Amino acid sequence: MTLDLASTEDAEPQLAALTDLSRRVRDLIDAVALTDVPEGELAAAAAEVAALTERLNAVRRDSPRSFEIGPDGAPRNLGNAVTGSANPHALPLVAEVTPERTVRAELSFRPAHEGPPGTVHGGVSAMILDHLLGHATAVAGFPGMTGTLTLRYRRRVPYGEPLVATAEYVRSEGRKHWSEGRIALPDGTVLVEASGLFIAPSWWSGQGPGPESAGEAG
Ligand SMILES: CCCCCCCCCCCCCCCC(=O)SCCNC(=O)CCNC(=O)[C@H](O)C(C)(C)COP(=O)(O)OP(=O)(O)OC[C@H]1O[C@@H](n2cnc3c(N)ncnc32)[C@H](O)[C@@H]1OP(=O)(O)O
Repeated sequence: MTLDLASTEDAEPQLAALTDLSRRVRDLIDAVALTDVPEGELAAAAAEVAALTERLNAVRRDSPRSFEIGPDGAPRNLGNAVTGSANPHALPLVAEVTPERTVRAELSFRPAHEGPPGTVHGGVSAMILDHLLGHATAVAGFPGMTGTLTLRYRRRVPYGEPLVATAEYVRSEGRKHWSEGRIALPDGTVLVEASGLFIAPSWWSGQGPGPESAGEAG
């Protein structure tokens, strides 16, 4: 069975409950990553999780919640892998747009993001920067799809510590738009820096074959 929620205030209590569930599942993910309880406890927990999965699957949507306008009139993407409060995979990242039209987010990675020991996986940092650079490009007036993302990992990124990520639009050439960004310690020490090229796809303006021909992106 498929559930298709309209973007109405009627849906808000369910979304609030879903956001709370997602938050608790994030805690569960970290608990699984760090637990050292005996085998019997793990097996019992696995059975409980399997039962919960079956319970939630009783009513399924075709896809996670996508862009919509919330009751406050602001756009939101509750199912997004980076910002979605209703997606347990998301941090979720909360980004603010500064008066200078740059984008800024305070964040803290979790143990489940570990790559090398005690260090956040480089791909996780890349995901955050991809999103933030895309956001900066969009607020400059040039929404697009990531064409190229280049990263320089300067220092290891810790988890469980406060960090600051920022991004700003840099320049454009036709449909191609560039932004830059970084993840830093609160004192400004840069850990990872990124440059991204975002392209307004030809199929947005009716040119080109469209995403169906090569698999839906986004
Ligand atoms: C008011 C606002 C509020 C906002 C509030 C909400 C904020 C919300 C924030 C969301 C932020 C999301 C940030 C994450 C964004 C993703 O994660 S997007 C997902 C990852 N990216 C993808 O899946 C993209 C997949 N690729 C594609 O769809 C297509 O290849 C592309 C990239 C759209 C390009 O297709 P196309 O338009 O057909 O491009 P095409 O006409 O062939 O080429 C155009 C030009 O680009 C160049 N080009 C094409 N592809 C590439 C490439 N990959 N690399 C370099 N150059 C390329 C070509 O050489 C050509 O250059 P010129 O000859 O013009 O100099």
